[in-house]
Amino acid sequence: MEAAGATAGATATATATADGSSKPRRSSSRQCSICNERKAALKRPKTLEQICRECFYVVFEEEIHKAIVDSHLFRPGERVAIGASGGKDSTVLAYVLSHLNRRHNYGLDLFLLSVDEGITGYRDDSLETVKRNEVQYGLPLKIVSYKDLYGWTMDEIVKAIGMKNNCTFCGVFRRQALDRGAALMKADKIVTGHNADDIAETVILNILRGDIARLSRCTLITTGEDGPIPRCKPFKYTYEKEIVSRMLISKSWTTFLQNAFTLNAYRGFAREFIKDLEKIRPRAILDIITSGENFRISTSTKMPEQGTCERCGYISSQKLCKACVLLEGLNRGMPKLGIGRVRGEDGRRRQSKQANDASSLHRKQSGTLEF
Ligand SMILES: Nc1ncnc2c1ncn2[C@@H]1O[C@H](COP(=O)(O)OP(=O)(O)OP(=O)(O)O)[C@@H](O)[C@H]1O
Repeated sequence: MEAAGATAGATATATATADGSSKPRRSSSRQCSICNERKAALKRPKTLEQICRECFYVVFEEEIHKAIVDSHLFRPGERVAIGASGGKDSTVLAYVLSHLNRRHNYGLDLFLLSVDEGITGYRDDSLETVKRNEVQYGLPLKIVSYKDLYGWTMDEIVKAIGMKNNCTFCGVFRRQALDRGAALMKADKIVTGHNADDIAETVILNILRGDIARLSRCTLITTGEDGPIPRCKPFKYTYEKEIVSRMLISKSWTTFLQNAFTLNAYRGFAREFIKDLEKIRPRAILDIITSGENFRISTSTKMPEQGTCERCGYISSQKLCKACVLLEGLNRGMPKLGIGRVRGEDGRRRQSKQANDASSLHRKQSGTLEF
């Protein structure tokens, strides 16, 4: 990605759409509503203001800086792992964070951390993007793979379980793999490219699922402060369309990758719902986040207690963490073992017993990296 302002003077305009494609738009003859000097180059998706590209660069980055400062996201000297998937959000995040770190002297020791899930034709391609970012932004890169950590690639998991439930494996293993990679690299924090749209979607999903525990933390800009390594979302207030605009307007990005496998259907519904709301009322995304922040959970509601997995020591509210249960199922040839929600004590006991019983069975060797 180019440095802010590097494309000053160009007049082409692009409107970012929800799926990331760009619609050419006739150049506006309006003046920028911020500087009132240059010609407007785009309509800001968040506010619908017509602004020039230089002012867009500035407001885009300064809003992220404000979110970082207001919520005391980092402390000088911290070592920060940028979860780098090679997709649009984390690529823009790597650029913006390294830029702000220099400009505002955050004093952070930044590096890129990628998880290679082992998805042929998808992650191997996007890892090439991350390797380019390593050189472009001068940030060291660490790659950890599912194969090394768990003994299985996603391609092998999909062969075992099919297309329907593979999202569960991918999400659970990726979350843990990021933590394990960050721990190996002695990171103090992990940052991810989750944006305002992602957070609003998650609020809706947690309401639909009645998942009080997740609802109470999904709007936090930093989570996991009681776990091994806190995770931060500097794009909490940044709209997806603005991230896409930031890429399109710099002309150095024309494509980005979508999930190679299926998008979880329920999340897909929440995404469509939010995009429809945004069309009617651009502020809807921020409003949903604010609503999520303002939910108060009754003090009589029983919340899951955080402990550690008996097998691997990773954080878990059950005896065994979800990753260990899923892995056990895979290794025993019962890949559906940990799929689905476990309701109530009986369900939890049943699932934990199934996974524990398996310890006597022959297990596939899993992983070369230590926890
Ligand atoms: N394989 C990975 N390696 C490292 N970090 C990842 C990986 N996959 C996702 N992440 C982190 O989690 C964030 C959310 O990922 P997700 O796939 O849900 O969304 P996304 O909108 O497609 O993000 P992106 O455009 O950055 O790929 C990413 O922005 C990135 O920071």
